[in-house]
Amino acid sequence: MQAVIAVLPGDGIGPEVVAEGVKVLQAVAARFGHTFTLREGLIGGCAIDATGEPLPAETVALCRASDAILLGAVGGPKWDDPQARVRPEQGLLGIRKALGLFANLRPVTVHPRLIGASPLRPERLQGVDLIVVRELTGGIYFGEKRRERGPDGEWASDLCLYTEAEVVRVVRVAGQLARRRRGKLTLVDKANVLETSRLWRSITTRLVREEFADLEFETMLVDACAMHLIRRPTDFDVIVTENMFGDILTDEASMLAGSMGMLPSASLAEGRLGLYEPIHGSAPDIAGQGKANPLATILSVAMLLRHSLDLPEEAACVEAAVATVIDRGIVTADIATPGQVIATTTAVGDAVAAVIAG
Ligand SMILES: NC(=O)C1=CN([C@@H]2O[C@H](COP(=O)(O)OP(=O)(O)OC[C@H]3O[C@@H](n4cnc5c(N)ncnc54)[C@H](O)[C@@H]3O)[C@@H](O)[C@H]2O)C=CC1
Ligand SMILES: CC(C)CC(=O)C(=O)O
Ligand SMILES: [Mg+2]
Repeated sequence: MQAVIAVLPGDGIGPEVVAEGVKVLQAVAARFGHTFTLREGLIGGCAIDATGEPLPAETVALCRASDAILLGAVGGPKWDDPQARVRPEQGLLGIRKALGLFANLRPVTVHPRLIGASPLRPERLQGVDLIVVRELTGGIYFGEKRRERGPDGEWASDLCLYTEAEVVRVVRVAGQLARRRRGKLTLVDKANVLETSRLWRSITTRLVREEFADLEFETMLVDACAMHLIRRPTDFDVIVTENMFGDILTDEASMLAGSMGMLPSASLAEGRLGLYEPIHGSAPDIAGQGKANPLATILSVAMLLRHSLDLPEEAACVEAAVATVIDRGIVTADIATPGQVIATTTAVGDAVAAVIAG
């Protein structure tokens, strides 16, 4: 097949891990006889430096003209000035909004060999296989922001707003996913305190009754969920939640898999176009040192192949190659056990590409 893929490396370790994702795409193209045309664009801090804007219009146009988008990460201390008019993160939020990428799928599985590297008890990690469906274009990250000075000094506010339509469409995605998996859906909210959460709960409960009565359905408060993710992670199948809760819970859940460098994601709209990125940020503390784990990005490539390009065999081939490379002990420091030889970012990507090549 022929496909155009927009590549947005971004900042920090973004370019390092995306280079390995691209390597894997090229290995897949060579093995299966596809033509992937890769077109690079600017987003985040590097885009601010080059154009003054975190999301140049050309980047949006490039993404719209592509079949899928592969993204690294944005941000870093260079652009952290609180007084700045533009911030790298606006580029990421902007592309999600511009393309209507409302459903962010973040799967969490644990490779057996990494169980030993985890500080968590092995019996709790055996068989973890859950997916968080995070609402991605609404809520507090997108609400009106205010910062003013009043008689008692400065004050600030971030509006958290959700409409019924926004909740319904993402819960439908989660419900359909649960039906194809183990049939369990968990709504995570803070309905004891937040009005937006009470809206989520009433809409989701009604929708499940009307359209997903075959599913096992439960609701859970977000603070309790943070605890249960560690205590009994195998009890979860599909979790659906609002933007900020999903953001925070998936950083926590990444530690079930061993590292932030292990969790991929797919950000989906109504059609086939999707944006694929690791859940982690630009990791300035390890940028430029060859230490970044590229597997979250490579597994995001697998999601790209499956969801946007409809290439399930190729996706499975990438996932199997990742498992093989972990089995062979070719891993970066974040998932290595004490005494294990540490591989560089490039060495891990090379190893995955070599397994795909056969
Ligand atoms: N999607 C995105 O582009 C995101 C961007 N950010 C931005 O990234 C910058 C850094 O934020 P942090 O809070 O430090 O979060 P981070 O996710 O970049 O890093 C958190 C910790 O995880 C480690 N880590 C992350 N990815 C890794 C990988 N692939 N391999 C090995 N270790 C990895 C880092 O070294 C760090 O110790 C900030 O500017 C933030 O705004 C944060 C989260 C998401
Ligand atoms: C700009 C932030 C919302 C990025 C982030 O932390 C994420 O999407 O996981
Ligand atoms: Mg995050």
